[in-house]
Amino acid sequence: MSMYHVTLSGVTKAYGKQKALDNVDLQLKAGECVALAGHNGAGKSTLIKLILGLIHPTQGQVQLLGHDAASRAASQVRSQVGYLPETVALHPSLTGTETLDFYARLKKQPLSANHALLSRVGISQAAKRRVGTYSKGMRQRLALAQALLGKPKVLLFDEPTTGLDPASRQMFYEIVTELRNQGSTVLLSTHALAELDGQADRIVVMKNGQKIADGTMSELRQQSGLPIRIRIQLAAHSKHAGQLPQAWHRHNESSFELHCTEEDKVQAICSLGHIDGIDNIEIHTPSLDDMYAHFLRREDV
Ligand SMILES: Nc1ncnc2c1ncn2[C@@H]1O[C@H](COP(=O)(O)OP(=O)(O)OP(=O)(O)O)[C@@H](O)[C@H]1O
Repeated sequence: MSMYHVTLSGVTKAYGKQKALDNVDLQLKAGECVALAGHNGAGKSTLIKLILGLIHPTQGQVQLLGHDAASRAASQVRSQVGYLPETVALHPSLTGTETLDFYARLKKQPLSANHALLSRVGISQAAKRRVGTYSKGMRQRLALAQALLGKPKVLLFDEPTTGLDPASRQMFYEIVTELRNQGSTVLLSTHALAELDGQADRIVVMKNGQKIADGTMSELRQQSGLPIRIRIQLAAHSKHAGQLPQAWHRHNESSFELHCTEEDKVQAICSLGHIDGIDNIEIHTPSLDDMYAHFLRREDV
C-alpha cells in the first residue's frame, strides 16, 4: 500500500454554482497529524465528508487507504476510520457505557475494550450515568471515545477542541500524540490556531474552497516571509552598542532590534558573539495567527 493513507487529487465539490472545494490536492501520510485551518465556509467540513465518502466529488479523486473513497470497496476500510463530527448528537437516555457499546456494535468491534477507552478519555467514573446529565466537555470526551473505537488508521476530527477546558484539550492532544506514534493519520479542522503549535506536523490553510498554504510551521514561516524580530538588551553601562552590525536599530535607550528572515536567524545571533554586556536576548517568531492572517490577506490582493 502507498505511504499515503489519504490522497485528494484535483478535487472539486460544487453545489450548483458554489464550489465548496475547488481543485484541491492533498496527501496525508501514515503517522502524520495535519491541521486544517480556514474561516467559516472555507471548505474544511466538505473535505472531511469527502474523505469519509459521505459525499462524492464533482471532479477529481479521493483515495482512502488505497481505495476510491466513493467506491463500494472503500466501505470495507471505513471501519479503520474514526470520525468526530463538529456537532455531536448523542442519545441523552443512554449511559456512557451503553453509548460506546452501541457504536462498537456498529463498527463491529468487541465491547471488551470499551471500559479502558472511557478511562482513557477520563469519564469512566460517569460511565453508568445517562449522557443527558453530562457536561458539554464530558459529551465531547465520549464522542472522542467513539472515534477511537477499533484503533483507526485514519482519524478525522472536525473542531475537536471547541468547548473543551484546558485540561481536556491537553488530554486530547496527548491522545493525538499516541495515535501518531502508532502510525495513524490525524486530520483535524480547527479555528484554535494558537493551540496547534507543536501538535500538528503540517498546517493546511483553506480559503473559499482552495488550499492557499500547506507546510510545517517553519515552512509556513518561510513562505510567509514575515520577519523574525530579535531584540537584545545591553547592560546600561555597555559601551558596545557601536559594535553592533548596521542592520540593528535602536528600540529604546538600551535595547536594539533586528528584523530578519527564518534563514538568517542563526547567522544573526552568531554575529552577536563578540559583543559584551548583553543582558538579555528575546526572539519573537511570527505566531500561527500572524501567518494565517498574512496568508488570507495575501489572497485578497
Ligand atoms: N449541502 C450543501 N449545499 C449547499 N452548499 C453547501 C453544502 N455544504 C456546504 N456548502 C457550502 O460550501 C461551503 C463550504 O462549507 P464547509 O461546511 O465545508 O465549510 P467549513 O470550512 O467547514 O466552515 P465552518 O468552519 O463554518 O464549519 C460553504 O459556503 C457552505 O455554505
